[in-house]
Amino acid sequence: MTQFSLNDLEKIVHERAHSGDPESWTAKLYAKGIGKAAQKLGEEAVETVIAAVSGDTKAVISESADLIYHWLVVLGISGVSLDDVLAELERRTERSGLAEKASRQRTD
Ligand SMILES: N=c1c2ncn([C@@H]3O[C@H](COP(=O)(O)OP(=O)(O)OP(=O)(O)O)[C@@H](O)[C@H]3O)c2ncn1[C@@H]1O[C@H](COP(=O)(O)O)[C@@H](O)[C@H]1O
Repeated sequence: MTQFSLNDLEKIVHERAHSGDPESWTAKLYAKGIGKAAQKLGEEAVETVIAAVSGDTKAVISESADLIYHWLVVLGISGVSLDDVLAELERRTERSGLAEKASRQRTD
């Protein structure tokens, strides 16, 4: 099993974002801002969905990696840490998914 964690990738993203390296995709995305980063996240999500419904296992892995990397970029630009999201997920372990859904305020 790999020792690499999302915490490791979050650190890399943070370092590369502020590296000023013209060769860094991360630095480029941060400079373009949340609009471009969010667009890339959406594209990778769609590509992951397409890979999954096609039953293309290798593509699911590759597109999921792209998705998670771009998700961490969007989190970083938004000033949200991975730990913030994990804390929310941990809070949700206290009840079932359906109970969680029922507890949400409907806005429509
Ligand atoms: N995990 C990733 C990662 N996954 C995907 N990508 C990049 O995401 C980009 C977008 O993918 P696309 O297929 O959409 O590329 P594209 O068609 O050129 O995109 P557009 O210009 O059309 O928007 C590509 O350039 C990929 O290389 C990543 N770039 C970086 N990382 C991680 O971040 C680290 C630092 O990277 P740099 O910031 O580039 O040094 C790397 O060592 C990796 O650990």
